[in-house]
Parts: sequence; structure tokens; C-alpha cells
Amino acid sequence: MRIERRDFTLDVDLTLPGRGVTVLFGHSGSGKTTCLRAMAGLERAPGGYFAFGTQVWQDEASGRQGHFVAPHRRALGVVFQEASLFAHLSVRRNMQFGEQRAPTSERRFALAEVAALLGITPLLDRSPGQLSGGERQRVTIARAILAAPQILLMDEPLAALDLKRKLEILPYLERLQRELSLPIIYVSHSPDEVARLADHLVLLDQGKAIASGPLREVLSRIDLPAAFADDAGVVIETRLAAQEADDLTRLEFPGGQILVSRRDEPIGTLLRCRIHARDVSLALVPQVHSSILNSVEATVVELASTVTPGHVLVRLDVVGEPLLARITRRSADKLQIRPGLALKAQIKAVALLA
Ligand SMILES: Nc1ncnc2c1ncn2[C@@H]1O[C@H](COP(=O)(O)OP(=O)(O)OP(=O)(O)O)[C@@H](O)[C@H]1O
Repeated sequence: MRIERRDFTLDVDLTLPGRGVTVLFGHSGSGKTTCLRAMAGLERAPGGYFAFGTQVWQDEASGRQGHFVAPHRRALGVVFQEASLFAHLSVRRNMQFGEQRAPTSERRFALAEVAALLGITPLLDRSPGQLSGGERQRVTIARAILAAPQILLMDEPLAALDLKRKLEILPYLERLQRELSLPIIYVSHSPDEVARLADHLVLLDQGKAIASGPLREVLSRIDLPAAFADDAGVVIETRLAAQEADDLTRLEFPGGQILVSRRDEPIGTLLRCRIHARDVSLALVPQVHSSILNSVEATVVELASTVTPGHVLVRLDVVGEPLLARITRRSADKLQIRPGLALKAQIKAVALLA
């Protein structure tokens, strides 16, 4: 689809997976919201084409002039930044309003089930004015789900919340995804949200999709212009393998193991970890005189310059798992870092995302 404005053109041609969370990520003004609104039909891209599975929602490019399904006829739910509830109705009535939008035969989820999933059962009889911002947003999401959409579009749904409320709501979004298997397209400019929620990532830059692919693939690309700047890094899926005697927990992934502060989840739990490039250092031989516990065997794949002066970004392969390291150009020269070189990657810090 293509939308032209005075100083901005959105021009995207994307095929996205019909499951999981797809995050549209980019700087302010890159076109994320415009893209999402065009998908919802709230913004018309003249001559555009948009299909959801076998349902064609817009086709004005190939002879089907004027085929445009109105937003309210598309089986989608939209959640915006600001919660939008009817102030004079209770939480339950607000949710019922969503439910009534779906014909009985198409209703997929029961109100009580959705309320439990989003942790709002105790709030059902309150009015929106008696809710916190995070609670209000959870009710908005519940109402959208009860309208039985086949896909949920979310435009920075956490942006209006402070960090505490954000952290409170994120687990619900994860649960939603796990338990309802509803595909979600999620607009964000927060690298933390991307790392935590995305399965598929689209990078938008000046109205164009400069990358689109599975999270781990896109995050480990070092040829993308400053998309993540200082936040460059990868996300790896690990399995909680053991509790150590000294209050550390051992996580395993195909490339090795990582020790982190004690976690209380059961053995076998899958945990997503984020490792920033700035927290990975490189050494040619094992470092025995080092306080850094986590070290994995890695092979250099490629190098690229970064926005940080004097530094380079190194893409490594750790038994098929990508890892990024940001080191000074001086160190890269001294260690003669080059593709194919085998070395030790020391991981100084790991952020657990769940
Ligand atoms: N209704 C409008 N009329 C004209 N220009 C608009 C309109 N809405 C947005 N724009 C412009 O289109 C461009 C893309 O805006 P958009 O809101 O899609 O970006 P975004 O990536 O979602 O940004 P943000 O993260 O700040 O919300 C911007 O240059 C913006 O100024």
C-alpha cells in the first residue's frame, strides 16, 4: 500500500505471519501508525491491496476497482494508546458492548474467560473512573477481544502508561497471545517491548519497511541503519536447567549455558533473555582471571560500523544462535577480528524478559 502526504510517503509491501505477535517498530514519524490504520481500513491507501488470509479487505490494484471493506466489517479489533471506555457503563457493561458486536454464532470467547485472562474479574462492577490506567487498558483489550476479531491491531497500547503499569500489563499480553492464539500486529517504538513480545519484527524507516522477519533474524542483522543504536542486541530462548547452591540459576540454550540471579520458576521453564551488544566482550583465549561467569564459544560472522564513534558491531554465531558484540575498533584491530575467527564471547549482563 502507498499513502502520500505532503512531507511523507508510506510505501510498504509486506507479507506477515498469520500467528504470533508482529511488531511494527521504528522511530517517531516512520509511519507505524499510518500503516496500522491502513490495515484497519481507517486510512485509505488509494490503489492499495490488503488481504487477511483468504479475505481480501482491499483490492484496488488489479481490476477490482473500488473493492474496499469498511473497517467495521473487517474481523479485526483495534486497541489504541489511550483506553477508550464508556465512562457511564460498568466494566462488565463495557465488555458486553464488545461482545454484542459479534453475532452469537461467531463469539469465540466467554466474558468470564476473557476477564480471568486479563485479571479483571474483581473489577467487573466498577466504573472506568475507578480504574488505574493499566486496568482501563486491560478492559479495553478485553472488550476488543470479546468482539471476536480474527486479528488484533494494537497501536502503542502501553505508551500512555508509566513503567510500573507497563510491567504490570505485559504479562497479560503474553498470556493473551499464548492462550488465545490470536494474531496480533503491535506498533511500538520501545526496544524493550519488541524484545519481550515480538515473534516477527518489521522495521519501518521513513515510510518504508527496511526489514521484516523472525525476531531473532532481524535483531541480529548488523547492516540496518542505527535502528536500535545503543540498544542493539539479540534475544535468545533459554530453558531453566538447574538451581545452583549459591543463589544462581543455570539457563541452557543450544550455544551453551548462562548463569543468572536466582529465578524461582520450575526446571524446564522457557525464558526469553535479551543480551545487548554492549554487554558482550570478546577474547581469543579463555579468561580465567575474570569476574565474568558467562562465556560461550563463538565464531565471527561479520563486522559493521555502528553509530557509536570508535566502535564496531560484530555478529557472532554460537552454535547456530546469533549473538552481537559491540567492541572498540582498536580492540577489533588488536585481536584481528575477522569472519571465521573462533573466540570466546563473554556475556557481562543478561536481561530476563519474563
Ligand atoms: N492525518 C495526517 N495528515 C498529514 N500527515 C500526517 C497525518 N498523520 C500523520 N501524518 C504524518 O505522517 C508521518 C507518519 O506518521 P505516523 O503517525 O504514521 O508515524 P509513527 O511512526 O506512528 O510515529 P509515532 O511513533 O510518533 O506515533 C509523519 O510525518 C506524520 O507527521
